[in-house]
Amino acid sequence: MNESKDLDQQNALSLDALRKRINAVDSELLSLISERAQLAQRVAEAKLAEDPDTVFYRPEREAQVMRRIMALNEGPLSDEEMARLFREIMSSCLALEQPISVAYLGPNGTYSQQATLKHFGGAVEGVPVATIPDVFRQVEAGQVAYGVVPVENSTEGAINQTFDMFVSSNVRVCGEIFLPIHNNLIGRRGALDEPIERIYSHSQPLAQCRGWLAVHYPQAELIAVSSNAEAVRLAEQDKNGAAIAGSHATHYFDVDILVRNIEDLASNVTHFLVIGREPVGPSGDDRTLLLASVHNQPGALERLLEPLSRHGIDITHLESRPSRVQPWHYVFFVEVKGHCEDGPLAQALEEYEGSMIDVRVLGSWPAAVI
Ligand SMILES: C=C(O[C@@H]1C=C(C(=O)O)C=C[C@H]1O)C(=O)O
Repeated sequence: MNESKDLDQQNALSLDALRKRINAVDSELLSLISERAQLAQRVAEAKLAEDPDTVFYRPEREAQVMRRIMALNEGPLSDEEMARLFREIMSSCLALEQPISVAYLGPNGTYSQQATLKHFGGAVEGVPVATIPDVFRQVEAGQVAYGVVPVENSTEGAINQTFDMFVSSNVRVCGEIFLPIHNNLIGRRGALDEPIERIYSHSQPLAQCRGWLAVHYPQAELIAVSSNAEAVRLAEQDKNGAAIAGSHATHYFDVDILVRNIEDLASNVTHFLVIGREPVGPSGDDRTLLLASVHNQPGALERLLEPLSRHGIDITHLESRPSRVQPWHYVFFVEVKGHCEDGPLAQALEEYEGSMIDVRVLGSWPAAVI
């Protein structure tokens, strides 16, 4: 009895001592983070002195900072966790230089909002808009500095609306985000006590959960709405309704998660692109998106791809879309490894000049770090 009391006391003492050490470390961290923020402010002054129209946000530098931290990290926190912490520190430092405004498909609670926060950190000034074309328009008009748009889901494939917007837009791709997607059945507390007659979601999550829905709710009416957050809003008001959305959406409505992780494929990931107006410099590990308009002739696709393979360029994604100019005329989106200023890719791009293949660089950006 007494022995265990002694042990308790020792533990209590060591707990106290450990907390004192944590306080001391926190004080050090505080002054180091403040010093870092001051240095970032000096960088801002230096950038302004060089160019009054300077862009403060430098995605290539941020990617390098995170990659360096991951390489130096010795644990116990994982490399990804450490990079996430530095992501947040940089987000706050950048907000000191200039708050950064980013449009995404709203309302609050969408996967696009989650992707925006993952990429830009919590200090971002998020601007939710109604549609994907609105994200492009806000960026083009300079109403926001950047936009975040989904391009591909690992289960359902390309987001055609995004690809089609690139054809007529002059925005530049300047970043990418991979967001693991876990869909949940969401509704009012106790919604499962009543029959579920309607299930609301964006068409993408409805498709990603097609198999689960067929087994569990074969009779329910599936209603596609403009976003999964809008679906949650509707489910909140419908006694016999539920929504499919990410858990993040529950923060904004009076709802519960009824069933977790109902996606048909466990590794369900959505790829988003960051769009802006400025080109981004090389970071050492980059991706480039090309838009090619190819005449409907035998071997045309081969003539597009051959220079890339000859220069050893890795193709990470190939997508074709109707050109919308004439029937059976296509445009191709080719995502490749490398920066358009990198030797081999720059050489391949030069070869298209004056050829029958019209290739436009939609942007080069640092490969996603986390
Ligand atoms: C400080 C800079 O500006 C911004 C802030 C960064 C940071 O906090 O490390 C990195 C890149 C920029 O987005 C810089 O360019 O070095």
